[in-house]
Amino acid sequence: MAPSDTARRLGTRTRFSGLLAATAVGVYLLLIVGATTSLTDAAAACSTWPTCHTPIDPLSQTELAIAWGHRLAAVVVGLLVAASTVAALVLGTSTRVRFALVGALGLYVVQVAVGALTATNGPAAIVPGLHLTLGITIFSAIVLALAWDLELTTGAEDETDMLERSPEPIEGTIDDESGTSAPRTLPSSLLARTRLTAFAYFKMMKPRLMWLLCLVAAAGMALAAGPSLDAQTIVATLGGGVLAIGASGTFNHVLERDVDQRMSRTADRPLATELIPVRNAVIFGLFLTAASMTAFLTINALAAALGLAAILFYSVVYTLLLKPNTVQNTVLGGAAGALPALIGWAAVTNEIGLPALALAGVIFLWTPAHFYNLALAYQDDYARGGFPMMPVVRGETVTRKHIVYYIGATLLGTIALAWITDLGTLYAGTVVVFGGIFLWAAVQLHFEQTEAAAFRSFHASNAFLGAVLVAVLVDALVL
Ligand code: HEM
Ligand SMILES: CC(C)=CCC/C(C)=C/CC/C(C)=C/COP(=O)(O)OP(=O)(O)O
Repeated sequence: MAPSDTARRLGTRTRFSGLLAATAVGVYLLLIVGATTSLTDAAAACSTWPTCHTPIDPLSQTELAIAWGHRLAAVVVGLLVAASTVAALVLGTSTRVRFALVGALGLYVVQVAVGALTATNGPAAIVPGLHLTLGITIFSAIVLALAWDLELTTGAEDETDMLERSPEPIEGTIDDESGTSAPRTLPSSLLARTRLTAFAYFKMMKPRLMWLLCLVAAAGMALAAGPSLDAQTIVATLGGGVLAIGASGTFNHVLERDVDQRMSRTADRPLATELIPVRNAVIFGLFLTAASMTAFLTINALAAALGLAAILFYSVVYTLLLKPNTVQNTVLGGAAGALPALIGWAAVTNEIGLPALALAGVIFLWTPAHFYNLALAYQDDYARGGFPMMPVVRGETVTRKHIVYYIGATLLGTIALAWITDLGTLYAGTVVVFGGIFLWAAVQLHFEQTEAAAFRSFHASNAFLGAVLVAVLVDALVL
């Protein structure tokens, strides 16, 4: 094929992926608005179809606008689903992509009929949950079609060296001969040495993870308490959480000190360079554990037990058992990051509730879509460390495809969360905008297979979760 033909073909395929991604986001918009309280109230304000008549109660003007918005959006998204299906048939995509899209279009027609029946005869006229189930099936089919088409268009049989990797950024700590890190030489002044050591202890606590994990716990608390959330619970829970994360990070540094020496990203860690003796690090980790338990116990024993479970899960189950032994290490390891949602809820209610489990589910499903970007960018490093990360074991093409799968699953998780809570318009708007950016970054990563694209997708993942959690906080505490 001539170069200009290849470029034209790639341009067409990029546009098709863009169309599929836009269609997926459109269906997601309909689903999330349908699952939030916004549409639940709006549906009651409008009992005619296909147009909506003015309600009797003037107070329900907003609901009327939402109901109209839902119907107009359904028309536009229906056109997108139809356009994607026709494009798939014309472009000659794979059989499974065509099958998924034709199925989605067929179900969309059924969905419109179910919507009309609900509007005219009331929700009792259909099987409970049918409208939502059909919507979820349509969304899943479109995300699968997107992932499969991207795999076909941008994937490679030969998986070696597709990322443009930077030369080893070892920052002067790796011994060139052995490939392992050399002990660090300390500055001669006492003040400089003390500052360096204090900063090293601080870094062992993995402070960069804390803001997002604290937001998870805060969202758990806000969902449980609503506007009546008190300052003492917030301070004790977040304080205990920060100390627990610090303890987990410290134990992780202790247990991975040998392997950290072999990886350029981690070779300058304080235990890898022997700046901090192992014994001192263990004592520091135990101190942080005790301090965090003390903080949690000022609230209740369940919060403390969950905090201890999180420390043990991350340090022992994830770091020692899962990370070196299975390609599903970071999928299962996501449970550690999900536990703060339960801790936050338990701090307020002294039990584990369904909304907290749904929030934890969102974090659990988000984690692979967050981490696989880094696994792609650092895959040489992980291979050197001997870790069976997804790109190392199954290749880059499969890893990129799984990022799209997990974004789809995360978005479904946000719908479940909306379904079982009172979250409303702000939450719906935020998940759609940031979910769209997240999905778009992952599509870009397929076409532009560079470290820069992997980091963009990684940052989009953090921005997505951060924004969604802030929206949950504001929605639950203020609106
Ligand atoms: C198995 C699960 C996870 C793995 C393997 C993982 C891995 C990583 C790694 C290796 C980094 C460092 C990136 C770098 O060196 O440039 C990182 C950064 C980060 N992770 Fe994760 N992560 C996981 C789960 C989580 C969870 C559950 C959260 C929070 C809910 C989280 C939040 C963050 C944040 C906020 C950063 C820092 C971003 C920045 O500095 O810009 N991670 N993650
Ligand atoms: C409340 C509480 C105690 C929560 C703990 C949860 C926690 C610390 C989650 C972090 C998630 C995680 C697995 C990060 C990467 O570890 P990694 O070991 O793969 O990263 P590394 O290679 O940089 O060491």
